[in-house]
Parts: sequence; C-alpha cells; structure tokens
Amino acid sequence: MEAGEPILSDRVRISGTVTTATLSADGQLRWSNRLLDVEKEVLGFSVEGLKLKIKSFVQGRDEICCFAGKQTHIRKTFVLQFLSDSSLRLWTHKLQEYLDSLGRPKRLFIFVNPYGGKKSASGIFVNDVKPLLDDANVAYSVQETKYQLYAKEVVKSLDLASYDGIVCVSGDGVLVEVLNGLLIREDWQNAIKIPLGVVPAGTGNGMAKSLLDSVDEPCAASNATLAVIRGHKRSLDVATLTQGDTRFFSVLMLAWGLIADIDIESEKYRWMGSARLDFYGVQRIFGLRKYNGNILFVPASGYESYGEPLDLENRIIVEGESETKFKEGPVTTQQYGYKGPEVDLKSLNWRKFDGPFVSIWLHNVPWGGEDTMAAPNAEFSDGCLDLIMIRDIPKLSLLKMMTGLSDGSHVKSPYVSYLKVKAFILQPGPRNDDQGKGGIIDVDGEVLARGKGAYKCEEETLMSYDKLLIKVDQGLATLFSPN
Ligand SMILES: Nc1ncnc2c1ncn2[C@@H]1O[C@H](COP(=O)(O)OP(=O)(O)OP(=O)(O)O)[C@@H](O)[C@H]1O
Repeated sequence: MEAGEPILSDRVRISGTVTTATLSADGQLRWSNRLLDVEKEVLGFSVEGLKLKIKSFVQGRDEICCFAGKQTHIRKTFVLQFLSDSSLRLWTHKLQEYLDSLGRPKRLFIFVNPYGGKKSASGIFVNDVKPLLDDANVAYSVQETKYQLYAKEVVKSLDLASYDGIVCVSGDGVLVEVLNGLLIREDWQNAIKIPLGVVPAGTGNGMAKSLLDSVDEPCAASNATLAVIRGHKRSLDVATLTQGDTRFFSVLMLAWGLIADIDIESEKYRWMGSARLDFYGVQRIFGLRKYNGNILFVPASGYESYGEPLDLENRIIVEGESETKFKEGPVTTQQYGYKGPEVDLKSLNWRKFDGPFVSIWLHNVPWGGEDTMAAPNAEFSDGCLDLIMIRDIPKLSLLKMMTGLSDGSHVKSPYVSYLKVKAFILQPGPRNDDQGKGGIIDVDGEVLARGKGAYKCEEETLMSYDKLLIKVDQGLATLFSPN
C-alpha cells in the first residue's frame, strides 16, 4: 500500500454535515477541505460517546496569530461524530497506533522558575504549556525551583528512568543547572542521554530562540512546548570548563570583557527590563575598557591561519594542562561524574592571540538571547565553539557594530575576528588602564569568576579569575528540537 493511500475511510458528521473522513498510513487525516498532518499538527484525542475529539495545534489563519512577523499556532479541537461504535473504535485504535509509532515522550519532569525573567514562568506554564501537554495526554511532574542551583540538586538524584525528558520553563540558567546536575551523577553516561526541553520564560532565552529560529518559528512558549510534545531530538555540544579540579559544564556561551561587563554589571538596572542592556551598553562603550591577558586556541579546520603559533612559555602552559589530565591526581572534591572529553592537548595545533582585548565571546549556538544573534554560523553539534574577538575598535564603530547584534552582521566588521575553535585556554589579566582591577568571566549568564576590584568582587564564585581550559564534547547532550 502507498503511504498516502487511505487505511480508513468512513462517513462522519462534522458541524452537522455528513462527509467522508480518511486516514492514510503516513498520518494524513482528511475531511471536506481540511487536511491535518497528524505528526505535525495533532496533539492527541479523546472520545465522548460517538464523538472523536481531535486536539490539534494548527497554524493560525488570521493576523491575530502573528508573533514577531511569524505565523504562530493555535489550539483547535475538531469533533468527528461517527455513525457507528465499531468504526469509532477502529479509528481510535489506528490513530493511537500511529501516534505511538512517533516515539513522543509520555512522561516529563518539568522545572518552572517562578523567579526568572519577568517572574512570569508560572503563568506561562499554566496558560501555554499545561493545556498543550494535557491535550497530548502527556503525564508530568512539575517542580518549582526554590532557590539558585535547586534544579541541579534535584536532577542529581532524580529517578530518570521514570521520565522521557526534562523540561525547563525558564531562561537558560535553569537549563544549564539541569545539565550540570546530570553530569555530576555517578551514572552520568546514561543520565546525559535524557532529552532536555526548554520553554522560554526567562530574560536570556538563547537556547529556545536558537532552536525555534532554526525552523523560522517564533520564540514562543507554545511553539517550544509543541517541539517537546512532538519529541524530535538533536544533539548538542557540551563545553567543559576546568580550573584545577573544579569543573563547570556549559552549552551556551562564555564572555569576558565588554559583553560580560554589560551582561553582569547592568543587573543594577534590572528594573528597566531588557532595555538595561542597551542603556548600560552605551555607558560601557563610552567608558571603554580593555583587558590584558591572552587566549590560546585550537582552530577548527579552515581557520588555521588565525592567530600566531605558541611561544615556549605558552607551550609549557598547554603541556601543563595535559599533565594534569594524564596524571592520577590527588583525591578530588568530586570522585565521580563526567570529567570532560579525553583529548591529548599536546597533540593539537594550538595558536594564540595576545591582548589587550575589548571583548572575548565564545558561543555554542547562534543566539545569546532573543535579540542577540551572537554567532550566526554556530551549530548545535559541530564539536566547535564560535569565537568572536575584538581587540581594538573605535568607539563609534563599536556603537554601530553593537546594533548589528540583532542580525549577526557584527561578525562582518573589520574589527571583529570570527572563527571556530575546538579547545580554548583563557588567561585573563587586569584592565590595562587600572592594573588593580580584573574583569568578569560570564558563563551562560552567570558569573564564573571575578577579578580583584570587579563589580561585586566580594561575592564568592565557582572559579578564580585565572587560567581556565575549555574542551568541547561533540553532541554529548540531547535537546527536544522542532526539527
Ligand atoms: N526561587 C528562586 N529564587 C531565586 N533564584 C532562583 C529561584 N529559582 C531559580 N533561581 C535562579 O534564577 C536564575 C535565573 O534562571 P532562569 O534560567 O529562569 O532565567 P535567566 O534568563 O537565565 O535569568 P534571569 O531571568 O534571572 O536574568 C538561575 O540562576 C536560577 O538558579
């Protein structure tokens, strides 16, 4: 039988009119002038008497349904009233069989961060996420995050066998906590296979935006939820940041210099909403800082001409990092869990850039936030991080360049070096106008390290403002993805 040929064809009553409905082997459901693609548009169904209620999520047909110029979807229930019980039973059986064949998740663990972004995640869950999950007959456990690192703590001992995925109704911060929770487990090799979903409800929704923009869909909670329900997956690179025995796992970005300073220091203007970034960004450009230090990197294929070969001093640094990896180290604070990819650092083609730097930015996915296309060429699982580096730039050119962040055109500026790297060592130094002050290392929107005299330098951080190594594990994590 051809995939498009009907496997079922029956007379049904729809809105009072009797017509013929058909279902094909490839999941096309048709009646009158309506065609539903079950895989793409049908969430689930329920039965009431002789009525089959098809719960769908279909493209809106009028302008009200537009979101940032992109067509969005609406929930819609179609009622097909069958003329006999036996045909209804046959239809529900075949429809269920088709839905089961799609490998969609049946049980989810969901984190909701009531504190993130505009504090709207709980409302987003109730209004946008829950109705779709209920329509799709997905079972779920919901857990509100109670404090910082709560999600990491829960995931560390969560019974993963009871779930087909973990979903974060939050910004990127909670997603990264979940990833870190999975990777510090004793059974991390198995744990990291669980698919992760993200529904945008924070200030930084870079991962949700990157996923949805890749299929030209709006970064809306309902589109993100549909992606989870449909259960398509894609793999995602994980970067391991190490400093001595301390590790942190990242899936989004690292910033040092201008972008980190704007991101973190603008917190004091939180009341302005997202305008705080533009407002404080202009201040930082006019009072532009530069940081001493250097970066060592392994260029990806095609980028070998960037930077300079290592001098002896830096070769010793790379070899030192290799030694720490190979020796049986002293008892570490964490005995088990993922230690990062096994890479022989010495054997790689390391190159370097010396500072001072205006900005160093490493990105794993294209979007850093909903309005910031930081790395237009970044790919989810190419085993590389995109490096966006600025060493010197006139203030007016920088101001103009910052407006190009919304469409990624900043990487074309002659003052920007844009390349892909496979491993990276950051050696951060002090500000070159004030040697007593260091900068901020921002990873996935949180402060990983602060230098002396930096903003809120009295607060404790996971790492110190010192040399840190980054290695990439290609496609280690799995995301629910719209395609
Ligand atoms: N109940 C809570 N109280 C305080 N902080 C919390 C709570 N729950 C989670 N957090 C923390 O909120 C931070 C931000 O989380 P989230 O991912 O939702 O948003 P974000 O976009 O990354 O950041 P934000 O919106 O706060 O700028 C995370 O560091 C998380 O640990």
